[in-house]
Amino acid sequence: MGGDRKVFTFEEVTVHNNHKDCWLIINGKVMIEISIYSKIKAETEALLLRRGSGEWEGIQNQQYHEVYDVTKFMEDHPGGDEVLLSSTGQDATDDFEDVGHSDSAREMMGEYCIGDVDASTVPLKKKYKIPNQPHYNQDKTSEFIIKILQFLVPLAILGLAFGIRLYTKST
Ligand code: HEM
Repeated sequence: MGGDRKVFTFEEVTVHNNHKDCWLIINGKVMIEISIYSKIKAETEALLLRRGSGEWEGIQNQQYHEVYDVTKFMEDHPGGDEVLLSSTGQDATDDFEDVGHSDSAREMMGEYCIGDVDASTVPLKKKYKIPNQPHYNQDKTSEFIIKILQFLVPLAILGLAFGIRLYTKST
């Protein structure tokens, strides 16, 4: 096992995003208990951790993003093919975990695993940002008064000028 595993860039994986060709990126950590390959990784990790080696982070980041070619599984996926498609183009780990897949589903994953993603090519997760919204002014009355004044002040000046003119003319 592992001989035909490839390392893909994030870009290479995300182009496989249609019904005829669908690849997913799911964090390999979920398979720790069931795949021998992952067990070896877990052991290596533990060893490095015990040694206090700084490489642990690197190993975790570089290897725990696995690529699954689920094209052949799409029709049979109990959750349907559309959810699989909607999870392409990103790290689908959260989508996969949110569903609460069973152990047997996790075991099935091994069949479709074709390699790993080079973690350095995976874009960082975007934090949710509240979209720019027009400032909501709760006090609408002051806005209204300002609008009225903008209209009334020039009118009052005009009226005053007109009144003065009439007054000076008559005297
Ligand atoms: C290699 C990847 C995947 C495999 C092997 C797989 C396998 C399965 C299996 C066997 C089930 C039946 C329920 C269970 O045993 O847990 C299932 C259900 C489901 N899966 Fe997946 N799945 C994969 C990826 C995904 C992804 C990325 C999503 C995205 C959200 C997803 C969404 C769902 C949904 C919504 C259900 C239905 C849950 C329900 O109605 O109870 N799956 N999947």
